[in-house]
Parts: sequence; C-alpha cells; structure tokens
Amino acid sequence: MGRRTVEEHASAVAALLALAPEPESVPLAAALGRACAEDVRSPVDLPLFRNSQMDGYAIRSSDLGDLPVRLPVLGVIPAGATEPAPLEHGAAIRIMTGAPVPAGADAVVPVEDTALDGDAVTIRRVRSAGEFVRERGSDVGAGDLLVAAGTVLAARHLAALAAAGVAEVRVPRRVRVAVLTTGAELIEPGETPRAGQVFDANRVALLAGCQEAGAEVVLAEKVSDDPAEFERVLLGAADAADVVLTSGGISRGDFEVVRQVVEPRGAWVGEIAMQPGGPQATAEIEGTPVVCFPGNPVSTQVSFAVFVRPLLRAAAGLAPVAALPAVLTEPVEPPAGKRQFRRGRLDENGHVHLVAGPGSHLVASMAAADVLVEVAGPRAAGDTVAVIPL
Ligand SMILES: Nc1nc2c(c(=O)[nH]1)N[C@H]1C(S)=C(S)[C@@H](COP(=O)(O)OP(=O)(O)OC[C@H]3O[C@@H](n4cnc5c(N)ncnc54)[C@H](O)[C@@H]3O)O[C@H]1N2
Ligand code: MOO
Repeated sequence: MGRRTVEEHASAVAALLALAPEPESVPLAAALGRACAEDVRSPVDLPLFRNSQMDGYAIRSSDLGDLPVRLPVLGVIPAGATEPAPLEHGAAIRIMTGAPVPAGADAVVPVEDTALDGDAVTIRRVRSAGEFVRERGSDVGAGDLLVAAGTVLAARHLAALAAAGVAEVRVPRRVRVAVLTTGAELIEPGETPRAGQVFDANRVALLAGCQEAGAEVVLAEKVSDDPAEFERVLLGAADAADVVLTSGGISRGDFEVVRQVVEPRGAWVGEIAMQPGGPQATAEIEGTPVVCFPGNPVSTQVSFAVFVRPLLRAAAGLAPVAALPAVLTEPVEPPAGKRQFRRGRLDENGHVHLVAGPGSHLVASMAAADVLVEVAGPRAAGDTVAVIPL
C-alpha cells in the first residue's frame, strides 16, 4: 500500500495525465468560455466603410453658414446602399444610420435638428466636419490585434470576431473525460430509494466539475460492484476518453470494484496524507490515464479540485484557480500527519468561516461553502491559512 503526500500525488497525477491538446478551429457559437489559442488580427478595417451614425441629412459643413439654412434634398441613402452618388455643393442627401456617407459630405445633421418641406430641408443647428460620421477603420484597422492569444472568449470577443467577418476561432481541443461512479448502493436522483440505497451525487459532481474546467465529458456512467461489468465499462471508457475518472471502490472493503480491477493491471493504489481524500489510485488502462477518487462525496469533490481541476483548466487555457490568504475564525485541528481541506465561506473582510464538520459525507453542507480551507497542522483562530475557491 503506497503512501504519498499531497504534493507527491499531485505530481504523479500531472505526469500521468500530461495533457497538451492541439488547437482546433470551432465556429464562434461553439467558442464561448474557451481560450483563444492564438492572436487573431482583424482581416478588415472596422467600420468597413465610412457611414452615418444618425438618421438625418448628409451635408457639407461649409454649407452651414448663418442658420437656419435651407438645402435641396437630392435623394435618400438607406443602409445597405452600395455606391451613393457624391454630394453636390449646396445640397443635402437624406441618410439612414449605417448607410455609406457619400463622397463630398463631411457631416450628418440628425433629423431632429431639421424640418423637411417638399424637396428642401431646413437645418436649424450647425454641425462641424466629422460629426456623426463613423470613419472607416476608426474602430480597428486591418492587421490590428482583435483578440489576443489566451483570452477566454466572452460574448464581447465573439462579437468583435463576427463583426470583422471571422467565422471560426482556434481554441485548444477539449480534453475528453469519462466519469464512472461505482457502488451497488447507488441509484439515480429521481428514483425512490429502498433501504440502504443512496443517490449518485458524484457522477454529476465530476461531470459538471469537468465541464467547468473546460473539458468535455464523453461518457458518464454508474457501474455496479461486479468486477467483470466494471472492467468492460472501464475499457470502453479508456477507448473513448483522454482521461477516465472513477469514484468509489478503492479502500479496504470486501467489494472494492475499482481496486479489484485496476490493481492487477499495475495501478498505484494507496493513501494520501490528506483528509478527506485519503484513499486514491492512479492507473494506465490501454494507454489512457485513470484517476480513482474515494467514493465519499466530499472526498470525490475535494480530490477533483486538488488533483485534476488544475490540469484540466491548464489544458483548456483557463487561468489557475489561485489560492488566497484568509484569516481563520476558529481553531482547526487536522488528523495528525494529514493535510486537511475543510469547507468554508470567505467573507468580505478576508475571514473564513468553517462550514460544517470535517466529515466526508457532508455533501449538502458543501453546497453552502465557497472555498476549501487548506490546513497543514493545528491552527488557531486568527491564523492566516490558504483557501482555494471552489
Ligand atoms: N477500514 C477502512 N475503511 C475505510 C477507510 C480506511 O482507510 N480503512 N477509508 C475511509 C475513507 S477515508 C474513505 S474516503 C472511504 C473511501 O471508500 P471507497 O472509495 O471505497 O468508496 P465507497 O466505499 O464506494 O463509498 C464510500 C462512501 O461514499 C458513498 N458513495 C460512493 N459513491 C457515491 C456516489 N457516487 N454518490 C454518493 N455517495 C457515494 C458510499 O455510499 C459510501 O458511503 O473509505 C473509508 N473506509
Ligand atoms: O479520506 Mo476519506 O476521503 O476522509 O473520507
């Protein structure tokens, strides 16, 4: 039975996973929340052409002398017009927002400052050159940086790409993860529990956790405690995914299905000096890394956050979840020789309040926490500790 510190296990899991997904091109609509893999330069000037900012009249500012001025209206330019005729001296052209400003015009007078009367418009307010004219390239020039490599794409970045006519963007391919939960006692949320049964909380916890960390879950199954059945599902998962995560079945009971299947295949199965998350295993099955978490629901979630989430986020190009300093509001005494990860709530003054006890079954209480409180030995109220945002 192997023993590892938290750091040793984290290094072993990182070496086993060694995730470095190649970039792929995806349509903008599929790129939300993903990291841009390379600098994107604008292929065009934006605005694409000189256009009106207002519904009104395109004029020459030099024609607006003593107000009011009455100018003949030579026509109308709608948005989408292709090549409007140039504006003659001493005239106006009615123009709509977004329509190309005709050559010769240097300003637009909004319709509110005018009165149309037959074929002529009376202009009541002076406008100087450039007013309400959006110049070509005044937003971004062709060849200028539109979105920098590493940017996590939000709606505004996708809008800028679309506006520049960019249809696809390169992002790291999503890491494919398979999630297998084990235990004869597990039933689906929505079913009616018989005596001894529990709802499977870990499958959705890992599925959602992987998605939050930028990965794609290609398979998520609940498997019984039958080793032959688990082996069959595990082999399928190893074939379909880049990484397999399992929960449960690795400690010292009589029906430890994960352990029974992975240990003869050369897995490392052991104990990490941490609570929760003591029993852990790592394996390589048909060349695919497999990380096995203990089944207690808090243990599964803490193990994922400590060992796998950082690797998935890095592979997806997402920033690490940085640990923060916080002041304890009560003493904490971890089990001797173990790193403890308690659940807590961080307040606006940087004080952390523990949520519930250390028990690794306290899954409902964990929902009330927003940080893990990392404690390497006995600590008193007022001590500063590291907290990891959940
Ligand atoms: N004699 C010992 N017993 C145990 C030890 C030990 O060192 N010696 N370690 C304990 C610790 S710590 C943990 S953590 C658990 C880990 O056990 P397993 O990984 O084998 O997990 P299971 O026995 O399958 O389940 C543990 C617990 O969690 C519940 N569970 C499992 N899967 C789910 C799920 N998907 N959703 C919700 N709840 C789940 C399960 O019903 C059990 O209550 O071992 C201790 N025992
Ligand atoms: O180490 Mo276990 O993961 O305490 O519940």
